[in-house]
Amino acid sequence: MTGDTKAMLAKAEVLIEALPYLQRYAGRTFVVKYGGHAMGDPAAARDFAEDIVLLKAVGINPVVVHGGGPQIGAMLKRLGVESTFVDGLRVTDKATAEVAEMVLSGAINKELVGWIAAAGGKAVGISGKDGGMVSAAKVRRTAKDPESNIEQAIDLGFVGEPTRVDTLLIDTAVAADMIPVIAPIGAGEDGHTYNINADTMAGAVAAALGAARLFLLTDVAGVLDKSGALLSDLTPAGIAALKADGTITGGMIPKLDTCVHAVEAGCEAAVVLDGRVPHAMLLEFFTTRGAGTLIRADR
Ligand SMILES: Nc1ncnc2c1ncn2[C@@H]1O[C@H](COP(=O)(O)OP(=O)(O)O)[C@@H](O)[C@H]1O
Ligand SMILES: CC(=O)N[C@@H](CCC(=O)OP(=O)(O)O)C(=O)O
Repeated sequence: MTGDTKAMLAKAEVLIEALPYLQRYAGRTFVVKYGGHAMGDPAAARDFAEDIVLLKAVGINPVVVHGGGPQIGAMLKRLGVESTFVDGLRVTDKATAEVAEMVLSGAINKELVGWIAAAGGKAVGISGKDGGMVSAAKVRRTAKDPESNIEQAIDLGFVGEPTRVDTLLIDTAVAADMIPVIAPIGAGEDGHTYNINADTMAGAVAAALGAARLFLLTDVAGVLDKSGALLSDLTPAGIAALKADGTITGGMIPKLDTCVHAVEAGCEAAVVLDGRVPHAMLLEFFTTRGAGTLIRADR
């Protein structure tokens, strides 16, 4: 066999390896959360858009929920507005909410729609406000006052959490063969605009759609144990244990809480994977080796 023939066969084997996954998931929905950190690199953005268009081309319905934390931060800095975080959530006053909506629903949402178009797909950019898709309620947080040791309310301003997701607009876009691209902004029943953490938004959308997969693309290989080794499979009970023994900390806590909520509310499985790896999603999904950490509900 010549080198050329071997290379061709290897390509055919990759396609054949994907066959059972294609058969199993054709017509199903994948919700993909694309974070703001990953967007800084144009090559990675192009790869991401290609992956999304490829999923659509093989009969899977991708629904993209995007972040934009670093981009909101940069715009606030340009405007001279200070930004602070509590438990990974941006404290959002009226001015910050306006900037968050402008950056998320305006700049980033349309940029992503453009990348998908450049990769040959048709995307429709919307926010949770459109079509009454995502209703939000104000997030309530408390913390112990260090002096009195009394639990006190912390006001995060217009930070919301989804209370109801109406999937009609998403279903309509998918039925028209479009790829929905969703900004994490919601409308409160009080008439205010709410800034929603993008992981939380993606989890709520995945649960409402009964998605086959929720992909959370981040900047680590997946969930790591204390020695730094990748944990390839987890359940809510396993996650609770890792939280209790301090293996999971920082930004990984809300991310995994989102996964637990999504798999317990109707999403088949959630995957935390490395968005810095080119075509990470395709490698995870279409190969038997997988990548990242797969989270399924406890049986
Ligand atoms: N056990 C763990 N495994 C992997 N990452 C962890 C773990 N515990 C904490 N982390 C931290 O969580 C981070 C991912 O969360 P975050 O920074 O909020 O991601 P993103 O900005 O992509 O939403 C990782 O970069 C890592 O620093
Ligand atoms: C309430 C809250 O914190 N909202 C986030 C929304 C964007 C986001 O979550 O973006 P990443 O996924 O890129 O971090 C924010 O204002 O930064």
